[in-house]
Amino acid sequence: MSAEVIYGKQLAETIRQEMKEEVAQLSEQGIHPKLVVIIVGEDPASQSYVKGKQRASEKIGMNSDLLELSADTSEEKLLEIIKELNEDKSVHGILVQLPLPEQIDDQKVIEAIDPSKDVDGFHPSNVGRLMTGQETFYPCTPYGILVMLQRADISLEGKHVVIVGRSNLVGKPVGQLLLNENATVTHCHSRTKNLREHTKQADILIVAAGKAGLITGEDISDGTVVIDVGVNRVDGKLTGDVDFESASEKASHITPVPKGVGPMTITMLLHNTIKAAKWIHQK
Ligand SMILES: NC(=O)C1=CN([C@@H]2O[C@H](COP(=O)(O)OP(=O)(O)OC[C@H]3O[C@@H](n4cnc5c(N)ncnc54)[C@H](OP(=O)(O)O)[C@@H]3O)[C@@H](O)[C@H]2O)C=CC1
Ligand SMILES: Nc1nc(=O)c2c([nH]1)NC[C@@H]1CN(c3ccc(C(=O)N[C@@H](CCC(=O)O)C(=O)O)cc3)C=[N+]21
Repeated sequence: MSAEVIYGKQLAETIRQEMKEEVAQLSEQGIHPKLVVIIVGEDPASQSYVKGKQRASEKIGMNSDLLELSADTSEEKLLEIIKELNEDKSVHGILVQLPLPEQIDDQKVIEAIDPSKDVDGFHPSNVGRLMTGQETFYPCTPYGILVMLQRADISLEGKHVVIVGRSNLVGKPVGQLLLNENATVTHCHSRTKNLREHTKQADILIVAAGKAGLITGEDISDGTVVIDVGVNRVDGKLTGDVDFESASEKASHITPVPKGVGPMTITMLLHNTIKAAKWIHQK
């Protein structure tokens, strides 16, 4: 069997086209959604995603600012900048690229962002809202995965979703989001014993470990839907956590890297920023 490839990139283009129209309509009402992305330091991979976010915002006609701060920026300075952005009525979404340099406490920074501008959905109050099934900003990568599955007509109800990963950024929130969609969810992580025994049980396998080639065809059963979240640079080339070739022989559907989950993450970030702009103007 050869898997159907789900191209997030294509779907992202379609959704961004829809959003472009929405941004134009909001503009007529005097609402101009604006995202501010903050990056601290010069990690080349981070720089590349951040540029992708900038390009995507501009293409749909959304305002977007990039604040590039030096690697030695103090926590105090960053918190001060966030406070100003919280108070700035022209700013609807704030994203601080993670991880931050070691002198800065990631969690403190996340908690400093006004929850109504927290387009990443990482603030504890938004995490709590997700857990209790209330309206909130869904974290962009989990939300992108949900939309990909929905648009590929893959139902979630009663399905066994196995997730490799339990980070606050991806693993935990994707589990929660799909649990809310009535999936049965299992999380695996670095202490899981006999990983393969778990991954073979999956109807839908989501891999977010950050380990190139961790999952191969041998780890999955025939007909599994495989979502590869990993973004690893190996010999200068971008690759996922799943060995695409061997896995596609078993999977019913599979996402590639690049052109899979990554472009959907950026799309949901734009979606959340538009949502934030609409909320603020409703108040
Ligand atoms: N495409 C996209 O839009 C995005 C892609 N990413 C990519 O997704 C990947 C994961 O990101 P993130 O969640 O932030 O990473 P983290 O490093 O924070 O988390 C990795 C998770 O994988 C688990 N893990 C690591 N190694 C193994 C192993 N050998 N077996 C089983 N579990 C393992 C860890 O377990 P433990 O908790 O025990 O340490 C942890 O829960 C990265 O490659 C990242 O670049 C991230 C965000 C967005
Ligand atoms: N506060 C915060 N929010 C994040 O959402 C966040 C973060 N910090 N830190 C880092 C991770 C990683 N991440 C990616 C987003 C898009 C691609 C993406 O679009 N990738 C393209 C390729 C891009 C390239 O060529 O470099 C693709 O997969 O096709 C990848 C990775 C968001 N993250």
